[in-house]
Parts: sequence; C-alpha cells; structure tokens
Amino acid sequence: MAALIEIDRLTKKFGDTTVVNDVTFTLKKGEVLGFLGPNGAGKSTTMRMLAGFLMPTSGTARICGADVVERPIEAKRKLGFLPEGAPCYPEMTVEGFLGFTARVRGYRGVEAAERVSHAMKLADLEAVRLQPIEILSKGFKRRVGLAQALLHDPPALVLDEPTDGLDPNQKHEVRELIRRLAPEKAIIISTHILEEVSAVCSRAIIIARGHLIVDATPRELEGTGQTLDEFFRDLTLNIPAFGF
Ligand SMILES: Nc1ncnc2c1ncn2[C@@H]1O[C@H](COP(=O)(O)OP(=O)(O)OP(=O)(O)O)[C@@H](O)[C@H]1O
Repeated sequence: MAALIEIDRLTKKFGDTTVVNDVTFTLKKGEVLGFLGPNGAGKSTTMRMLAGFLMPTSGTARICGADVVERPIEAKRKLGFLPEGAPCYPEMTVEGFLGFTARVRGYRGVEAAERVSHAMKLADLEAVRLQPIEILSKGFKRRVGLAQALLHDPPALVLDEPTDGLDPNQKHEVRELIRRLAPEKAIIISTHILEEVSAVCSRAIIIARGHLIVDATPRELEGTGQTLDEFFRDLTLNIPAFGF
C-alpha cells in the first residue's frame, strides 16, 4: 500500500540552529502516529513543513505523492492541518469561518453548506455555530480548528495537539473521532499527553533536539517494562547519550 505521508531527510534550520535534523518516516492509510518530544524538540516545525507553512531547508515531504514544495496545491488538497493555537479571524462566527474555509477549498452552494454542517457535526459545534470565535472557550476554539481540518475529508491529517485545552469529556470525544476516522486516513497527532498514545495511536515517534530517536508501536514501548512516562523521561533527559 502506498504511503500517504512521506518525509525524507527533512531538515529545517533557523539561522545556525538546526531544529529538525534529517527526519525520515512514512505513514500509511490506517496508521495513527503519536508525534512526541519535549518542548522545543521540533514537532510543530516538522508539522508546519508538512502543511506547506514553512519551507524545508533540505529534504522532502510528500502528501499522497505530491511534494509539498513542488506541488503545494495538490498536497494541500489532500491534507487537513490543525495548527497550534486558535483559528485566525476571531471576529467570524463558527459557521461563517467554516463557510469561508469551504469557499477557499473550492466548494460552492449546497455542497459548501453540506460540508460546513458535516464538519460542525463531527466536531460537535452546532450549539455555538452563530457565536464569534473570539468569545469561545479554548476547547471550542480547538474544535473549530479541527472542523476546518476535516471539512474537505482529506486522506492525510496532521493535528498539532488536538486535545489541548479540552476538558476530559471533550478529550474523550476527540479521541473517539480520531479512532473513527483512522481506518480511512493517515493521521499524525503531536501531543504531550502520553496516555493519548496508548489510547489512539498505532505507532509513536519520539523526537528530541530535532532528531528522530524512537519509532515504535505502543505495545513495543510497553514492552520496555517502563511506563511510557518513565521511558519518555529517561530518553529525553539523556539526549547527550545519543551524541547530539
Ligand atoms: N520561526 C522561528 N524562528 C526561529 N526559531 C524558531 C522558529 N520557530 C520555531 N523555532 C525554534 O525551533 C525549535 C523547535 O520548535 P517547535 O515549535 O518545532 O518545537 P515543538 O517540539 O513543537 O515544541 P512544543 O512542544 O513546545 O510545542 C524551538 O527552539 C523554537 O524556539
């Protein structure tokens, strides 16, 4: 089966500092990848390059075969991206913002309206559809971001901390949604919540100082005899042992 997300030797430098260093991995349909690492490890930078928001310094990233630099529009059509933080245009209502997203994605008329209502349903936003985004709680803002990422039903999803700011019930709902979507998509979620990896991920990658240091299944990680928390702490607090 062809990979839906392919990253090959991806590297990003800001000035003299290399924040993503020669990262390579692929993801197939049905895989949910937990993208882990301490603060500043390079997770968001990697995701932003995948989404075409940042140019790589070197290496390549492809979404459904489309290179994000050489064929950016094709790549973006196949990708849903939830960036860190809240959606822009805070003065727009939820429905207005999603309608705008639908038009940008090329939908018109009935199809656009159907896409918007389906995305609101998936992210459980119907109750706040007429409220301006700026007055919503952090959890609802995240869900508006999630709705715009799902609106065009993309085969690849890149979600930067999708459950950040959600209460336990909302976290549960979003994890259920990811599980439901998983069989038909390749999904990357970055998270600081290690229990999320066991809850929804079929695979986990840990990066530290821009380097990929672990690529394993949650079961393999459990097989270390440590809790995921302990394993993560040992690994990321002993980065000099890796020589970087
Ligand atoms: N535009 C930029 N210019 C300069 N440095 C940047 C820029 N964006 C990110 N960085 C730096 O790159 C490093 C990696 O940041 P990144 O946000 O990718 O980490 P992260 O793993 O997502 O961290 P967190 O878990 O805190 O979100 C950090 O040291 C950050 O300060």
